Amino acid sequence: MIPAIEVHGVWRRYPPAVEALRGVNLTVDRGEFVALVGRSGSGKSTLLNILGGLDRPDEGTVGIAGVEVDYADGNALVALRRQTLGFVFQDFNLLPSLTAEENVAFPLLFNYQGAGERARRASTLLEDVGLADRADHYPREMSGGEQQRVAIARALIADPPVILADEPTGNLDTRTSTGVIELLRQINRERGTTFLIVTHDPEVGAEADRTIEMRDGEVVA
Ligand SMILES: Nc1ncnc2c1ncn2[C@@H]1O[C@H](COP(=O)(O)OP(=O)(O)OP(=O)(O)O)[C@@H](O)[C@H]1O
Repeated sequence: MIPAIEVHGVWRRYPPAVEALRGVNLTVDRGEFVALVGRSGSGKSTLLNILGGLDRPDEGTVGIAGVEVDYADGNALVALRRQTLGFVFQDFNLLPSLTAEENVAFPLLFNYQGAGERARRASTLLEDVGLADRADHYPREMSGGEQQRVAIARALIADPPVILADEPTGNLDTRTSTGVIELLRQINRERGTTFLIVTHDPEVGAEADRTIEMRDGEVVA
């Protein structure tokens, strides 16, 4: 089976002296729910940015869903971010002037669906994340947990095989975190979506199929 994520010999240097990634190798199989842990400065965000096509490695190769990422090809990177990957962030990154439903539908603006089709899909996803009754609310009118659910629905709208999450429970209280983790796990089980989640939250680690630890720019376990 082609892995969801395949990283070979990836180096990322910040001259003159920082080696943020030092020959990282990593394979995540399709359908896995993986926690990426490690101390501050160990290279987690750098790796996530490279996987997401936001930063490029100095050396090495990255494959997402069987396609080698071509960091020199801007169109390929845009397609990767729109179709192959979903993103969930610590601070939700919702657009404040758009309603929940408009936020969820937003990524489809750049595809070819009509407005009706976009709204229909967004509405279905809001139902899936338990927010059918919040479709017309603005981010400022929602709790942190609700905003994160909206962001999760947005990450799903193009039905990507892989979701990258950066501290998705970092701004939530414990009870709300538990609900968000359960939602991510449910999506993983029901849709087979692969998750790679950078986290300091032991509850995410406990729920994961596997925990990958980084230390000083290397994967150690
Ligand atoms: N733009 C940059 N310029 C120079 N050094 C950088 C830059 N970005 C990151 N680094 C360095 O690269 C190393 C890895 O940083 P990175 O942000 O990937 O770590 P992290 O594990 O995500 O940390 P945290 O848990 O605090 O987010 C650190 O030593 C950091 O100081």
